[in-house]
Amino acid sequence: MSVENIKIGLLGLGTVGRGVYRIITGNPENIKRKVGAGLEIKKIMVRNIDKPRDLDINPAMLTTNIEDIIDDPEIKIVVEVMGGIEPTLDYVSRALENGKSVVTANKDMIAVYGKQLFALSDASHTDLLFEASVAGGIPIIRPLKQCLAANRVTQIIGIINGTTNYMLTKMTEEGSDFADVLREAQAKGYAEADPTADIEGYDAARKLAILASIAFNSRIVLDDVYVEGITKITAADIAYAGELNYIVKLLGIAKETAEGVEVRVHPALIPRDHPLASVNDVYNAIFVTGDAVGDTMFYGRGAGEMPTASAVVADVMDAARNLLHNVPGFISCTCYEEKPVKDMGATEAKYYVRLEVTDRPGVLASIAYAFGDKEVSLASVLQKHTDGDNAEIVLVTHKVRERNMQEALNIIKQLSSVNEVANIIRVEGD
Ligand SMILES: NC(=O)C1=CN([C@@H]2O[C@H](COP(=O)(O)OP(=O)(O)OC[C@H]3O[C@@H](n4cnc5c(N)ncnc54)[C@H](OP(=O)(O)O)[C@@H]3O)[C@@H](O)[C@H]2O)C=CC1
Ligand SMILES: N[C@@H](CC=O)C(=O)O
Repeated sequence: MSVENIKIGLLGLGTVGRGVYRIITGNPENIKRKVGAGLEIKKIMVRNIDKPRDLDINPAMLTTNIEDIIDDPEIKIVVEVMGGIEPTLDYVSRALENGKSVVTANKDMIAVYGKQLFALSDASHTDLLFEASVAGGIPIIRPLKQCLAANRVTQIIGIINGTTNYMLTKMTEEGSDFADVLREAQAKGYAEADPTADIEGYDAARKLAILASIAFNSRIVLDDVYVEGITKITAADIAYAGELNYIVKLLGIAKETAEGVEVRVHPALIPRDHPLASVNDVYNAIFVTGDAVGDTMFYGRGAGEMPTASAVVADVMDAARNLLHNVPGFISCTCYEEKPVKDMGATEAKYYVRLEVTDRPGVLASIAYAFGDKEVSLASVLQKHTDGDNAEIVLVTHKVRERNMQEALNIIKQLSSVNEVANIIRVEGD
């Protein structure tokens, strides 16, 4: 390819799109020297052309017509930062079919349709790069695919959603209200267009599916991931966790085991001195364990305009370099094996359990008996009188199979003295 500016079509000019525009237009010389050619954004697709935008931009660049981008032979790289599945999947598929390299931050699309998109990029010898889809500005996809390629990865444990980590940090440190801190995370541009994906754990589950697919060389999709979000975490749980010397975090955990790939996203109590306990606000951190390298940790801002755009633009620069050297498509799909997904019932963890009970003699004994009957042994018990005849019991178990835990809880729920199983949270990292 000749060394003139490489033209880009941008799909989306929201939080991330704005950052991409700012970096590409704000740092052209640095980019040109690193790539070997300049980058030029030729067209930008938006939903609403008349929307006021805090950017110095030529209005003629904006379009609502996808054909202006995917049918323009001058545009060599399409950057997709509009999000969602439809019409995005259609646009990205058509861009790849038309021989354009694609850079995307869209975990929703990659976690479900990655396989078919990789087939298209393989067929058209184009790049499909998605570094920003996991953990915002943190380099993790490329390190997994390239720098750690010599390893057999055994496990990944991380905080991979910026919104919920921001919320849990504020709830823990400042006693903030759930709805208030969610609004703050939205205002800062951290949350998804529909923040349900963040607070219910689906955003983290999509990212975990992407990471696990690369780490274990086997396609893991969103539906394979066990998901619990943070909506049931209360101020009481955070306070009890503190009393027990733990912090509450939303974790993504992926392990390769003899019974298959274990993939789960859920809140967890982690010890206060665990390295993930001090990962606060919008920061994310991911531990990757490889058989040769041992433990590695990746840390940085997991969401937001400029951190995410940093990852997107680095991908654009890679795609541009590959075009210049006529090698697009050389980092293709790494899912060359088919591994089973481990049944959630067979996973093991310690558990924190909060029970609302009637305060009378023998209650604790009946609960302990039900746990013991299902081979769940208890590590610690806190009992608080609440009001009138009621009390709250907080238990932490030793490590137990999920299946046994659920069976024990089903029995406990039936006990006449147990008014409610108020919460169950796994305990990790002890
Ligand atoms: N925000 C973040 O911190 C991160 C986001 N991501 C991912 O990046 C992507 C973009 O996120 P974000 O920038 O926050 O999203 P925003 O909602 O802020 O921006 C979306 C942009 O896409 C445009 N758009 C949406 N739908 C259409 C459509 N049907 N046709 C044309 N244009 C459309 C919107 O146009 P208009 O401006 O006219 O409304 C807007 O410019 C998502 O996939 C997200 O998951 C990944 C990592 C971090
Ligand atoms: N909503 C996401 C954005 C980045 O992926 C998050 O909060 O992590």
